[in-house]
Amino acid sequence: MEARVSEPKLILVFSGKRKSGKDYVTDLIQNRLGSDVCGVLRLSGPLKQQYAQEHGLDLDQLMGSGLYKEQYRADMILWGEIRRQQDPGFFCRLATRGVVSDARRLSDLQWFWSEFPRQTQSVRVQSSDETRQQRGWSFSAGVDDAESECGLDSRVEFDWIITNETNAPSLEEQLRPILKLAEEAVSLTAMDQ
Ligand SMILES: Nc1ncnc2c1ncn2[C@@H]1O[C@H](COP(=O)(O)OP(=O)(O)OP(=O)(O)O)[C@@H](O)[C@H]1O
Ligand SMILES: C[C@@](O)(CCOP(=O)(O)O)CC(=O)O
Repeated sequence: MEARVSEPKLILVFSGKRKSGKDYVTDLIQNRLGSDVCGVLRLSGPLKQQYAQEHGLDLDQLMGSGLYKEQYRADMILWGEIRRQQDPGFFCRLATRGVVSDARRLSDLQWFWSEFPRQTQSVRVQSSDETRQQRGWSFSAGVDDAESECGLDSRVEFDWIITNETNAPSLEEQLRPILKLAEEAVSLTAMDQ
């Protein structure tokens, strides 16, 4: 998937609401393909790094899935929006190889479609509110009803939709065609070298 000298062969751009399982699913893909050929990139990585530095916060906890980051989420969203208004590609540019785990806005996806039209595949991870609650989610006004969570709810036809629920087909089964595409991309990359 990662083209070391040329362009990436495939960019899977994942989106999904809080606690839908974006990190879980993208980690699974990376484990299957190997981290030497598949990088998982979080648009929120550089955002959190810069935000932590400016505010004297713990980056590891902001990158994790616990309560710490939720205390700062609303302010991080605003802070990130101001940066994106100045430059919509600011965070996307840093994520140009492999699997992107957290597109949240149409502008994120549009950037990948315009820069990598042939390689970009959009993937939505979906879970019911009940399941997300079991994973620690609870509705927070100003976050769950705003663009960061809802920006991709209705305006996009995703290439793939993954249902991350215990009563859905296994992730292994649902991810099979995506992994097949990724394995083909890895072979193409190997042929380039
Ligand atoms: N299929 C699954 N089986 C078991 N645990 C899961 C599954 N999917 C997600 N989880 C667990 O649910 C929690 C939330 O998942 P994850 O962090 O991947 O969600 P996310 O969409 O990345 O959330 P956020 O937007 O808050 O970063 C994690 O503890 C994760 O391990
Ligand atoms: C501030 C923000 O990047 C936080 C994302 O955190 P996470 O992907 O839920 O771990 C969300 C956003 O950019 O709107």
